[in-house]
Amino acid sequence: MTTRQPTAFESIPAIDIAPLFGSDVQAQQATAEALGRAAREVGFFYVINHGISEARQQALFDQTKRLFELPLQRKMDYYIGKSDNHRGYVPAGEEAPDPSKADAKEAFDLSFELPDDHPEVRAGTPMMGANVWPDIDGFADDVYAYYQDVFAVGRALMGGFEQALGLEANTLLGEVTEPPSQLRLIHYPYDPNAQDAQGIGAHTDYECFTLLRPTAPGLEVMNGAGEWVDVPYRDDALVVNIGDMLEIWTNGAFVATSHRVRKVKEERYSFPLFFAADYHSQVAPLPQLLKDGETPNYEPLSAGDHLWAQTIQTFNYLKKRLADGEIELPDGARGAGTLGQHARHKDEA
Ligand SMILES: O=C(O)CCC(=O)C(=O)O
Ligand SMILES: [Fe+2]
Repeated sequence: MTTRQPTAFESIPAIDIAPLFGSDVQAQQATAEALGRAAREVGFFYVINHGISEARQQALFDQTKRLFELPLQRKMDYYIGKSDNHRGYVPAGEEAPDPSKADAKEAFDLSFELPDDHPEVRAGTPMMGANVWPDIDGFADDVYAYYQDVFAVGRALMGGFEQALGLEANTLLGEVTEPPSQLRLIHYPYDPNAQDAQGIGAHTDYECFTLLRPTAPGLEVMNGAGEWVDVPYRDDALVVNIGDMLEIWTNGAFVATSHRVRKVKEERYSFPLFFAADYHSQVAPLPQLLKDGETPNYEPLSAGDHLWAQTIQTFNYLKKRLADGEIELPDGARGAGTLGQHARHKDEA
């Protein structure tokens, strides 16, 4: 296991990504370099001028609020445990990465939409297929429009990372065409009695990177000195953090930084898009990024199998399906939370 860690940063950089969508080649290169620096040194940054309209974001917030305001019984009509491709409503307590500490949150999970006759769906590839949509006026349209916008920002960032790493065009973009990239609508309720419940425990994200739009403060990240650093709320930015897959591809040059959500003093929603690699992508340190004499620090990983294995091990309904023999862990699956910087910091978190 590598010893790669971020620096002892004390704040999170902000990067204007407008040049990624423009034609000024020099400005684009400078932006890519800023992205690369932030990914190496901090693993977390804000992106501003990302181009997703306020109206689009507001529609996402409004629809999400309408969903979570429904009585639990109605929300359970869309229970994720009824789906065969991991879509739908996640009640509080369903997800337990660390069974000793329950997260105080509920969520609604959707992902890249594929038609029923798509070869991956027909082949029964885990997590592929159609979304589950609640019966709320305009919900599917508004939420999926945000999905498409934030997915496009993810593709632009991936292009910036390629450039920052000096990779040939499409080396990484060619691996993110129809990925199982989940968008989660998360609701952290304010409960004055839940004194000890954390928002979400310390972890790294499994994918290439995450694009997060929160609605309130609460996010904290761990720096290389093992200190928790606050990520102040900004309404004009997406918070981006590097995940396990980019850490592996770059042999640890980019850092999947450990993060958590502290106990919330106000009601909070957040919207992470987990920008994953395609299901069948093999994620391994890229030979062209290894310097003379440098050896790979990571075993290759099948992107989809890794995600699926981690998901099976954290959702109660999937743990039950596994115990009942209805599903199997993919070959070579790792234990939950055994990869990346968080595994190295576990004792401190
Ligand atoms: O809600 C947040 O701010 C972060 C959520 C998060 O880290 C996650 O779901 O992986
Ligand atoms: Fe996360």
